[in-house]
Amino acid sequence: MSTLSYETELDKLLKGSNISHDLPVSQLVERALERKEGILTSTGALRATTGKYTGRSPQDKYIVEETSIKEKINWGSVNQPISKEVFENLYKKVLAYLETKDEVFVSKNFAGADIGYRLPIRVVNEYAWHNLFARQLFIRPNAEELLTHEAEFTVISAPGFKADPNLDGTKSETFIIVSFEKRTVLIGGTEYAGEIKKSIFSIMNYILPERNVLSMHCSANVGDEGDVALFFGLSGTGKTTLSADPSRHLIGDDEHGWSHTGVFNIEGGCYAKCINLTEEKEPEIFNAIRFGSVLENVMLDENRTPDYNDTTLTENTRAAYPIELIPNCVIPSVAGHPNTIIFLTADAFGVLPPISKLTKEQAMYHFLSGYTSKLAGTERGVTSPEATFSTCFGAPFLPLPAYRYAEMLGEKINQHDVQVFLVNTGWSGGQYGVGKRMNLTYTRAMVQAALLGELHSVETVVDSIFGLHIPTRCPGVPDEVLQPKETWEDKEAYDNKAKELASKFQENFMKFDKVSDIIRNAGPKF
Ligand SMILES: Nc1ncnc2c1ncn2[C@@H]1O[C@H](COP(=O)(O)OP(=O)(O)O)[C@@H](O)[C@H]1O
Ligand SMILES: C=C(OP(=O)(O)O)C(=O)O
Ligand SMILES: [Mn+2]
Repeated sequence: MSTLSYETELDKLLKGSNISHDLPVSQLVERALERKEGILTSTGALRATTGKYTGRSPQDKYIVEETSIKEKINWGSVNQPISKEVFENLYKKVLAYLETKDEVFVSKNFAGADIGYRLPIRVVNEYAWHNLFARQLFIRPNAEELLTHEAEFTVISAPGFKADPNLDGTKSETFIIVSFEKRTVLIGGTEYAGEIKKSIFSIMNYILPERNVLSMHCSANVGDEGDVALFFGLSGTGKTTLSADPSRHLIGDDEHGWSHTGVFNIEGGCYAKCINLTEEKEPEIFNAIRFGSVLENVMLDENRTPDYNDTTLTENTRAAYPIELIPNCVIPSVAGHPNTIIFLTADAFGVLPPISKLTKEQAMYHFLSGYTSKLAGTERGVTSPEATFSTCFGAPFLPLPAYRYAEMLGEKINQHDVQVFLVNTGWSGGQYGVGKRMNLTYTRAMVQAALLGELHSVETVVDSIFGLHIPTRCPGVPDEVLQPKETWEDKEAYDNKAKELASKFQENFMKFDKVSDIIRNAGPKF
């Protein structure tokens, strides 16, 4: 198929009488309700369910093996190659499928709050609620911007279209395929809305480094003095929760770029985990769940009030809302250079300290390692925490080799003299099943102390295995909570677990054969 006929096919679809272009939020909600895609909750938010796909499907994600990108991509289990033929065949089928639908929803958005780096995108959805999700998660153009908007990337999501692995060359009925040459993401089989936002993130992780901008899987906020903080972490480690802080201004909860002028949000909305959400513990997020927001797989009671404790459909329940619904957010979501970076890890071994200070070499070591536990639900098949090393705290979304991002981060940390902390939001007092998840109030107190510079010259003890500098005091946190071994009843069991985790770090780090000894030596030793 030639490029020309190929683009004509999409144009033809978009000119069809069944296409609803850029419906406002209220109309998307109305259409979703009329079409019985979801129901209105007592909060005003729309609730949708997603069938059996309640998390991402990393095994079904592919990049088309195209000449212009082939040499650059870090191919492997994250970036799985797929042929042009497979893509073009599915592309045709998906367009033909959408042509048969009574209504298809298309909206124009941007990714990238910094105008210098923003990517105009278009999202084509089979479902109104997905189009609402895209509208709320990406950056919304104003009326003037809408007039000149020329999409440079298109996401086409048709969950009702299922691939036939025998005929179509996929592994299952589900596929998320990125074609950089056709500037298209094709999604079929899955209704989990997170695929839509994370596929654009993967694309930005390819585009931004080429323009000398570091792309990062992190949240960001800024204090009244202009002091910017980044919170890196894999899913469920606390990026969204900890960045929503009433004493600071939210820049974004998940995806950012860092250019020569500072950081910017890639998105225009947030996607919070809402399992066990309470107004008391997370008031900003709780109150953002209102008209225009989308609740995904959250159970409701007979009054249609969300029951955030109910895991019937999944642990990975979600709320999507525009960033404007968080008080004190920064619009446009752009700020200066960070002076504090926090690496979040949810350690299910319960051995890492709740907060520790990292040297620059330790920061590089831990960024490359990206240790955490995959929490239940965000990826299909994960039902209890699993130790994982996800390089740059975002391996599932990185098309380029990890070094590309790590080198840029290292340079920026040096250039801006950034203090890096490692914060364990995972288990304390024993491993998963024995100990407890770290108390959120304590984590917030530790983060606050770090951001206020209160841990700058505090006395520290050096952990004998991990070499981490652990503060002996932190306002608002009992001293013994700061020292993980103190929280374990059985000290020998602690030492054994710590060694077990340390050897996992060492084993994982062997793959970084190009890393200097000074960084390698910043890892655990025993
Ligand atoms: N100590 C803690 N720190 C941060 N989050 C915690 C903590 N304890 C429990 N949680 C819960 O863990 C989840 C963190 O999710 P979230 O902030 O959405 O993660 P991310 O944005 O990194 O995917 C929330 O449901 C939050 O309530
Ligand atoms: C949406 C996701 O990420 P996070 O939990 O980091 O928000 C995801 O991984 O599907
Ligand atoms: Mn998040």
